[in-house]
Order: sequence, then C-alpha cells, then structure tokens
Amino acid sequence: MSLITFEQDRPMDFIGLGRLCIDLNANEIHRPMEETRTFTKYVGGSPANITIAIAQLGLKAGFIGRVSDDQHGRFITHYLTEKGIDTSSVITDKSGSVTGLAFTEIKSPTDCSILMYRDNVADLKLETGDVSEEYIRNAKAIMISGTALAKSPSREAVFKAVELARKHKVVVFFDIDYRPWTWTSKDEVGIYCSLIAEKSDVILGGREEFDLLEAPFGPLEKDDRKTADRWLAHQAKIVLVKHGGDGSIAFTKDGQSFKGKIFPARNVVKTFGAGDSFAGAFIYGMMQGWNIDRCQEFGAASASIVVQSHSCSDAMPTAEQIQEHIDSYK
Ligand SMILES: Nc1ncnc2c1ncn2[C@@H]1O[C@H](COP(=O)(O)OP(=O)(O)OP(=O)(O)O)[C@@H](O)[C@H]1O
Ligand SMILES: O=C(O)C[C@@H](O)[C@H](O)C(=O)CO
Repeated sequence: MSLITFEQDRPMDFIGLGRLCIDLNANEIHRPMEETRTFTKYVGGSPANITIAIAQLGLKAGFIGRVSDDQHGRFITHYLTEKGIDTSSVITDKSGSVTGLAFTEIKSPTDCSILMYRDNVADLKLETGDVSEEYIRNAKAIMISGTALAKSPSREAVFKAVELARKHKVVVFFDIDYRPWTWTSKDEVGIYCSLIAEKSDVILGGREEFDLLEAPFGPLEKDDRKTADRWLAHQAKIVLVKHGGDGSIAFTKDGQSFKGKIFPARNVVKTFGAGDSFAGAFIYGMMQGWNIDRCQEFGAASASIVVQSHSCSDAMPTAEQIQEHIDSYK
C-alpha cells in the first residue's frame, strides 16, 4: 500500500500557499552584486516556483496568496494565468503593501546568494478570510511554505488552511523554506514551523532548516535519522532532508530510507531554484503513484536542469524534458 493516498475525486491536483514575489536575477554573472548593473525579472517566491513547476508538468494547480495592487502584482497574476494556474484565490491586497523582491547574486557556479526586500510585503497580508474551505476541499494536495508563518495575519491563514486540509483529507506538504527576512527570532521560526510540521504528511527541508525546528527544544544532534523519527512520530509519512549538491535522503514511516541520486549539472549557472524544482517534480512523481526512488530521481533531474538556467520559474521543465535529461546520463 502506498504511504500517501491522494483523494482521486478532486478537480484540482495541487494548491500552493504563500509568497508570490519577483526575482531579479543578475545578468552580469560571476561578479558581486555591487558590480551588477542589470537584472532580468521573473516571477519568484519558492511556493510560486513549486506551483509553476507542477503546472508545467501538466497537473491542475491553483494558489492561495496575496499580491500587491500595482504593476508587479498584476505581472505575477498574469504569469500564473498564462501557466494555467487557477488564481481565483489570489487576492489583490489593497492596504498599500508591496511585492517582495529577491535580488540574486551569481558570483560563481558554487557561490550564489540572495538579497530580499521584504518590508510590508503583500504575501504576509494573507488573511483567514482568504482561505476558502471549498477551494481546499476540491484539491488533492496543498503545499505550505514556512515563510508564510513569519507574521500575522498570514500565520493564522496557514493554520486555518492546514486544519481544513486535514478535515478534507487533502495531503499536506510542508516546505520549511526558511528565509531570514521577516522573522523576528530563530525561536519563533522553530516553534511555529514545528507546529505545522507536526500536522504535515510530507516535510521537506535542508539539514540547517530542520536544525532550526529542533533548536528551541534541546541540543542539536544534526542526525537525519533522528530528525526524521521526530516528525514521523507525528503525522508525517515522509521526511525529506536535502543536502544540496550531495543529494537528498527520504525517510518513510515504515522505517525505510532512500538516498536520492543526483545528476551533476554539466554547466551550473546558479545554485538557487534547485530545491523548488526538486520539490515540484518529486510531488508530481508522488501524485503519479511512483515509488520514492523514482520521485527523487525525477526531482533531482529537474533540479539539475534548473541550476543550468538563468531563472527558476521560467526554467521549470516538462516531464518529457526531465525524462530526456535522465536518459542523457545513461
Ligand atoms: N549543482 C547541482 N547539480 C545537480 N543537482 C543539484 C545541484 N544542486 C542541487 N541539486 C539537486 O537539487 C536538490 C535540492 O537541492 P538543495 O538541497 O540545494 O535544495 P535547497 O537548499 O532547497 O535549494 P535552493 O537553493 O533552491 O533553496 C538536491 O537534492 C540535488 O538533487
Ligand atoms: O523564494 C524566493 O522568494 C526566491 C526564489 O524565487 C529564488 O529564486 C530562490 O531562492 C529559489 O530557491
């Protein structure tokens, strides 16, 4: 029997929840931000990227979020619509908030960083009233981004969405997605993200992200198996710990673990976007009923494609492109 069951009678496959932002990726690569003069604009925000990846793979996706009432907000909503993503739960925030910006610095294929401007951002204005029970009930799965827990009222909106998802047997994916901006303390990150991790079916995060969840409650052990067991004792059936270019390990409720293979990128442009493309393709695989190994392989191949591209959202591959990439390593 499969570890995760997706209710098949739902018109929507997947809902992303959280930030809808803009990435400004440096055009002049291999130099510090101080020397960068021009950037290319893309839709960004990790949960947006994951939802775009899933739509690109042919699944029916929607989004719950808020955008700013300006040109940037409209740019994002139009882009999602063009990608076939349902935006009926994407609300235009009228409070004078702005779109979050991520300036990316590409110093070398291994040295990349992100500088975020996130004061008064629209995505964190998401309210409980924006979360419709009917919308959630119509989906097979929902993905929560940990950053949506950084502030109220978005925090309460997340808790409402997760409770409704549980009530209607909608599979809850939780991507810890830690971004230092907008949180007020690390204890706050650990405590709120832990509360959602306890209620989630599948948890994805990097080693350091899982450490943040454990930090408020005792000395860190930095042990993937122990981390997984902590969450598998709650609701989780799969805990996936990501280790950058070294791949990932998936731990399952039945006590097994699976080390994901990687497809070393031949021509890395930048490192960010790997996690989002991995998550999109991994979730797609799960929704096809594939075994964990194959889901991880698909995720890793998608990430390998995206790190060789300038953007994240625009570069999300189709299922055929991912399969071709896998075959090219045989
Ligand atoms: N340089 C690379 N070449 C090929 N595959 C990679 C590379 N870097 C990462 N990956 C793949 O992507 C997966 C996720 O990467 P990573 O652990 O960096 O996620 P992340 O930290 O969430 O990424 P992001 O930088 O997007 O936030 C890895 O498990 C691996 O399969
Ligand atoms: O998540 C963000 O807000 C920024 C992303 O769009 C960015 O490109 C990235 O970091 C991908 O992991």
